[in-house]
Amino acid sequence: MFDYNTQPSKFKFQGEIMVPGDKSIAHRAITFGALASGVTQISNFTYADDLAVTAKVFKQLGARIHTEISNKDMIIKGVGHKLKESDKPLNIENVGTLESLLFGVLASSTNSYQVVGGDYLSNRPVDRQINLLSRMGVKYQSKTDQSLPISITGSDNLKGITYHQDISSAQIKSSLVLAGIYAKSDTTIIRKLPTRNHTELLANYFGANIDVNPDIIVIKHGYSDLTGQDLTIPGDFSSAAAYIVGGLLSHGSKLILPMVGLNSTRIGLLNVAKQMGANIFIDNKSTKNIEPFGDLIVKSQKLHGTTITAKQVPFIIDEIPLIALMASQASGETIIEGIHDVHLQLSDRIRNMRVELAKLGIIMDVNDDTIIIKGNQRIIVKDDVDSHNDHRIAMMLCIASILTTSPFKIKNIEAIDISYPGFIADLNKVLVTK
Ligand SMILES: O=C(O)C1=C[C@@H](OP(=O)(O)O)[C@@H](O)[C@H](O)C1
Ligand SMILES: C=C(OP(=O)(O)O)C(=O)O
Repeated sequence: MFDYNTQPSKFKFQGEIMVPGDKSIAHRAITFGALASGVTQISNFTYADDLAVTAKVFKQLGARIHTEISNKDMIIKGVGHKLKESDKPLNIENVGTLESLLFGVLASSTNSYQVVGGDYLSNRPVDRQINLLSRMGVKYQSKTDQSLPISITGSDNLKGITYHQDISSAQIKSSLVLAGIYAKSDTTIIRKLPTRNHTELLANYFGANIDVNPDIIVIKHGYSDLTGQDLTIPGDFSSAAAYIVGGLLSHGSKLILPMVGLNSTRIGLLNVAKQMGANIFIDNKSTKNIEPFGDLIVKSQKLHGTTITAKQVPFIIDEIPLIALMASQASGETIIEGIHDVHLQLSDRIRNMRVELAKLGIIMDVNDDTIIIKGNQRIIVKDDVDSHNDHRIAMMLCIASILTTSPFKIKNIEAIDISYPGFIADLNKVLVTK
């Protein structure tokens, strides 16, 4: 709906910027806070659009949620696993993470709920989650063949299952963890590849018993008395990634990003940058509650192409557009292997990133399992670009804009608010004209 006109100058980065709290952890913090008994106090919570939807849905399910936007605090009085009935549908809009978390939560309630969503999620099949949860005892009804809107009736007699992961998805894993906590027997996940582990970490922090091993996760039954906790959310590595890539690519940059989340299942882009020859310093490393964080110091550096293997992909899943931009400006070729599962989950993102970068003269080969990006590509603006309502693509395009003197329009820029309201204002605080 809104167009953003980029600047006709090249920039470098200088200074310090505090990125907002992590969206992925915050979704889960609201979920566990709402389910638990007692009070959960969350610090460094960013009231981004997707998180507002999650908070609204859990309020509808009976949680009392108070947000101090100026202090970035959220206080939740949970329902102690007694979800409120609702005649009105639960509207998850286009919040993919919420879909999986909510399916997991509703699985153990005997109430019936209707879940509706926005255009994007209404066209994305939910069969992966519901086939698994059906095996545990949940009933579903959908007119549109396993997509939203869908009616869900859970059970207070869920049976634990064994799931051999066919797809590496943190969201599907999270559905099973949330259902498994309330099942009458253990639930076992035999892993394909490890994915982000915030759900397991937070579940245990709130009182569940999830046994996590490299190849197998066991959600033990009988540990369902979750209690409210205090927690501080670290800075969102996926938001920091935009500054990291911008700082590496724009000559003369030096940037400090304090208190960024450094969970090893999220920071794949740091390893990719290292493989490409970059040296990013980490200072003041610490852990508060359960998640590690630290300060990142990024300086512009010469980069070369690399091969990113399938095993690395889950740890860079939301950073692929930024990595594609970074690879296009490095010397030599970069190959991202094993993106098959990303295609299944985020096919639009891969397609849209390729289409929009082509409008800036950056081309890449994308097939079912691989992306190949040639290096040393000059940015040549051929047309205005569009975020396709994808915050990650919108932010990547903003970073591309600072590397060229040719201005262009980014259509639907407001998508950025999904995870990082105020990104452009923050960006301008640390940009210096070259
Ligand atoms: O669990 C999460 O918070 C997320 C998991 C990933 O999705 P998949 O589970 O579909 O890989 C990621 O792309 C998404 O941005 C957030
Ligand atoms: C894809 C994302 O999130 P979700 O799946 O919650 O829409 C994202 O944050 O990049």
